[in-house]
Amino acid sequence: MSSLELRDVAVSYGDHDALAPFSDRIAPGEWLGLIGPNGAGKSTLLRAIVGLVKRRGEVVIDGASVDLHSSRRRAALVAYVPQEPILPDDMTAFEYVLLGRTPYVGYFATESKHDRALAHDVLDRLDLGDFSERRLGELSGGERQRIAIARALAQEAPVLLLDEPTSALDIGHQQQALELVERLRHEHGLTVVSAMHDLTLAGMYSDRLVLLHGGRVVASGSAIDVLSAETLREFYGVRVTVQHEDDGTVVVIPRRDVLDT
Ligand SMILES: Nc1ncnc2c1ncn2[C@@H]1O[C@H](COP(=O)(O)OP(=O)(O)OP(=O)(O)O)[C@@H](O)[C@H]1O
Repeated sequence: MSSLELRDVAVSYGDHDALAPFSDRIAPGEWLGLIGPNGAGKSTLLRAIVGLVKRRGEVVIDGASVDLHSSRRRAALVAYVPQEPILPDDMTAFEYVLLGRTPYVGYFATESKHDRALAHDVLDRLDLGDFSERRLGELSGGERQRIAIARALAQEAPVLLLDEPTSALDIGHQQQALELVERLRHEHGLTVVSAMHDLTLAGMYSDRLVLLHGGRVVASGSAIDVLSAETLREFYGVRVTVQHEDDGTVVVIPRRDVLDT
C-alpha cells in the first residue's frame, strides 16, 4: 500500500498556466476522483504525476520523491491509463497486456510463467479472454480501452492513475472495469486517482472528489459536498437535478430546457 503526496504540483504550457500549484495527500488505498469541465486541467495533473509533462513541485510516493527513482522503478510504482491510449495495431491483446510486466522482467530475460498467468487472469477478469490472440487494430474502441486498463492492472503498481477510463465503454463494461479496480483496491490497497466526466460514477467510486476549473481547485470533499446543483451550475454552466439515494449514492441528472411555445 502506498501513499501519494502532491506538493505544489503545477504545469504551464508555454505561457499558459494549465495547472495552478496543486497539493494533496492521497492515503494508501484511497480513491480520489478528479472532475471538472473540458480543459479544467484533469489530464494535465495526471500527466504531471506520471512524468509525461514538465512540472514544478514534487510528487512523493511513500515519502520519497519520484524524481529519485529510475524510470523502471517509477513504472513499478505508478500505472497510468491515458485518455486516448495509442495501441500498436499489430500486437495481440495478450502481448500488449504482458508489456505491463516489463518493470519486473530482468534485462535480457523474458516474462516468467507468473507474468503470463497474471496477464491472462487480468484479461479474463475484464471479460477479454476471448480477445487475447486478436490484433489490437481489429478491436473496437471500447475493447481497446479495456485492453489499456488490463495492461495497467497487470503492472500491479500500488498507485493507479486513470484518465477517463470508461468513456468508450458500454454501461455493463463500465461497471465491470470500475468494480475490478474497486476490488483490487480492497484486496491490495491500490491507491487510485481518476479523472471522470460521469459525475454519478465519479461520486460512486471515489472516496473524495476534487473539482478543477481553469487549472484550480474550486471544490473538494465528499460527493454530497461537491455534487450540488449550485456548484455544477456555477462551474459547468449546466442545469441538473441531484438526487440522494438511500445507499449514499449521489445521482446527477441533466435537465432539459423548457422552451416557451
Ligand atoms: N500539450 C499541450 N499544449 C498546450 N496546451 C495544452 C496541452 N495539453 C493541454 N493543454 C491545455 O491545458 C488546459 C488543460 O487541459 P487538460 O487536457 O488537462 O484538461 P482536462 O480537464 O483533462 O480536459 P478534458 O475534460 O477535455 O479532457 C487546456 O486549456 C488545454 O487546452
